[in-house]
Amino acid sequence: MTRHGFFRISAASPAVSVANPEANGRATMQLIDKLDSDLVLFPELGLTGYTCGDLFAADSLIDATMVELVRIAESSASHNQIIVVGLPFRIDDSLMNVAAVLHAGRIKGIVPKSYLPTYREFYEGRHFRPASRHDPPHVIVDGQAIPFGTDLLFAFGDAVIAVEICEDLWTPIPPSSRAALAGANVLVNLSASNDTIGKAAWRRDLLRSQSGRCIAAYAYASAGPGESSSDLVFGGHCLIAEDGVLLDEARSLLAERPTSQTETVVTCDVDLQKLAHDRQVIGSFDDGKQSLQTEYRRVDLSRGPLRSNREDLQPRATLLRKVDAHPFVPKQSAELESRCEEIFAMQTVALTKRLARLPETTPLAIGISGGLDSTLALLVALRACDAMQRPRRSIIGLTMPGFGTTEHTKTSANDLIKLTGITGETIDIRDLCLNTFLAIRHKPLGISIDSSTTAESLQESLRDVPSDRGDLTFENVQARIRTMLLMSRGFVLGTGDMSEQALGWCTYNADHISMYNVNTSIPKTLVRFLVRFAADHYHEDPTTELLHRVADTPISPELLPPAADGSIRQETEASIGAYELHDFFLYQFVRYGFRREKILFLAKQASFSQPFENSLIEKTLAVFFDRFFKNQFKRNCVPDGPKVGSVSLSPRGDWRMPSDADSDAFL
Ligand SMILES: Nc1ncnc2c1ncn2[C@@H]1O[C@H](COP(=O)(O)OP(=O)(O)OC[C@H]2O[C@@H]([n+]3cccc(C(=O)O)c3)[C@H](O)[C@@H]2O)[C@@H](O)[C@H]1O
Ligand SMILES: Nc1ncnc2c1ncn2[C@@H]1O[C@H](COP(=O)(O)OP(=O)(O)OP(=O)(O)O)[C@@H](O)[C@H]1O
Ligand SMILES: NC(=O)CC[C@H](N)C(=O)O
Repeated sequence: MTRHGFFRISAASPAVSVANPEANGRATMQLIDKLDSDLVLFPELGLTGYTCGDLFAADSLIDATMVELVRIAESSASHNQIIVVGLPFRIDDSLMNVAAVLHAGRIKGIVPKSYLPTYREFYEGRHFRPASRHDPPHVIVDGQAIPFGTDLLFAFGDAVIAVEICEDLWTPIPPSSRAALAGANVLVNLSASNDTIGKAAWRRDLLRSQSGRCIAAYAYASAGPGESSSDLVFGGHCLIAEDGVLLDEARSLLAERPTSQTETVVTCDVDLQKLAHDRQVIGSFDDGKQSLQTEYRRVDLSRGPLRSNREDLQPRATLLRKVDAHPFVPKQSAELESRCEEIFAMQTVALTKRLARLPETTPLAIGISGGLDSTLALLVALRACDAMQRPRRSIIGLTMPGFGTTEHTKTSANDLIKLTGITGETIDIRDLCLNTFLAIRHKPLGISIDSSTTAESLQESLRDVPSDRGDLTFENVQARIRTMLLMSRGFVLGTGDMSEQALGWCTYNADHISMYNVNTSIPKTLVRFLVRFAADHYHEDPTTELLHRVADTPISPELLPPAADGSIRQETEASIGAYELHDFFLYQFVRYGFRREKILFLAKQASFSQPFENSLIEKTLAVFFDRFFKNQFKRNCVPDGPKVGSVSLSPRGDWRMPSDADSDAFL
């Protein structure tokens, strides 16, 4: 157990010698010595081999197995790993297929298999008897009373471990389901699952779904190719899943040159704090506890209290799990295209539903800036019009150059209108803004104006304003005039993305408001990705080139005057920090409720598109928390829009937070 709730698990399948406990015990201990995990899991009946057949009835096999069990238990005194091994175990007049949990030099408990496969290639009912409610609560091994039963949970710090054996997972209600309801968050399975065509995929599906259903980590170690090949082949499939996601897997069968001596090990750090968060949030998980009919017994493995948020606990030097730097962006995979198509489809269908409620003649108005967000909204609007067989010309694209607009984005905006065939209209907002400044007696960026000032003369004076001078009124008047013009044109399609909502990087009652916002749950990193994806997959040049140009433009509200050379001076990421970091923080905080220290730790493990100094990461996280808390008042009244990913900030749905909350405790 390390700080931040990481619990390291190894699922291992050593080279096995059929019916030779001494050799198997040795191979098991050699593997344990090489590992530095909190828990090491071995296959079903691993101390004898699964394929011993009628030899399971031989006294010498069972005697030799017990010698090895005690030997491995004793060796566990020299390290702090929890070891789980599989063996045949005699109880009174019968033999059972069991798992023994070993820790700190002791056998801590023994769990029998509940469901014995006795069909097709399996004959377990011939050798073993299944767990029964008549089983004794303790058994004597080497003179010690050891807890015995399927009602055992092993507690180690934040980890609560439950054990099941192979076929148990294949049944309609696996024992691990009940154990999870009783509090187990680390489920382990000792298995001997032979390989047939396609069976590995089935195991993966079972693990993913059981770990997701139980909101738990699930580790699985299956017997390897050293098992008897009289009738079957065993591929040593080892897997670790967590909450519906396969973290890693290995198979001897797929090793470069697989032989009967090939061993497999897979090691991952599972995140127990993440699981605890989801169990707390997903109330229906707890509801299931009422159906529990068994009282579970807890065996405490830790020496004293051990909580993963204790500050003196150190993280391990390297984390054995991938920390995704871009949690919102679909990964390069065979499913990439269908994922992106799905996102566009969700946005589009949502918009068609809303449009279908309006008279067909209602114009759809979008402010086209030549920036990323309005471009994505336009792409969605085009799809919606095409799907509803409405003319593209029913979309009105308004370009509204102001005091900060650059030639670069103006050209992009005009090109977008031309190439997509929508109705374009340009309104220079500078005169309207100037009139507003005069009416409210505002000196834009400190410049004195009067009735003789023109838009051009003000623009000229703005060139000499020092670049560090700010003026929120100057910015917000422009943004609000644009929205006022759009609102007078029909149904206004919102463009603001989820990252801007998280940070409050929008003007209240301006770009913050619309009739419907298709980007409401799309964070900035995903907006950029989708525009690039659309460029490459749905369009041809010159539109492809144009969309890439938009995606490569620095992100900016363009509300402050451009630099002397006409380039964008007000770069959003230079003032509030990289969206790549903010989106990472947004995901870790809203999706998992992680502490500041853990978010920083994770950020340091992630491979961002550029190396960020630790001090910059810390500074940006402080900006994130400060802005996230201060700007809930903006989120509390956002327009309707669809949730498309696992995180949404809709105040009506996913994120109900008071506008007056204090961020101190989070910093
Ligand atoms: N807790 C609270 N509850 C209710 N009202 C609260 C409040 N805190 C402030 N306020 C009020 O709200 C006002 C602040 O909100 P607001 O008027 O929006 O103004 P504000 O958030 O101060 O400024 C807008 C920011 O968004 C940026 N922006 C604007 C437009 C587009 C983009 C873009 O790139 O997408 C970025 C712009 O550069 C500027 O930094 C305060 O003056 C105060 O009156
Ligand atoms: N010059 C402009 N002409 C028309 N609409 C504009 C203009 N500038 C801003 N807007 C509208 O205001 C919205 C908010 O501006 P903002 O800068 O956040 O978005 P963007 O330019 O589309 O993308 P990005 O934030 O990535 O630069 C735009 O999406 C657009 O609808
Ligand atoms: N050992 C077992 O319990 C094997 C049964 C399991 N259903 C399998 O097919 O792999």
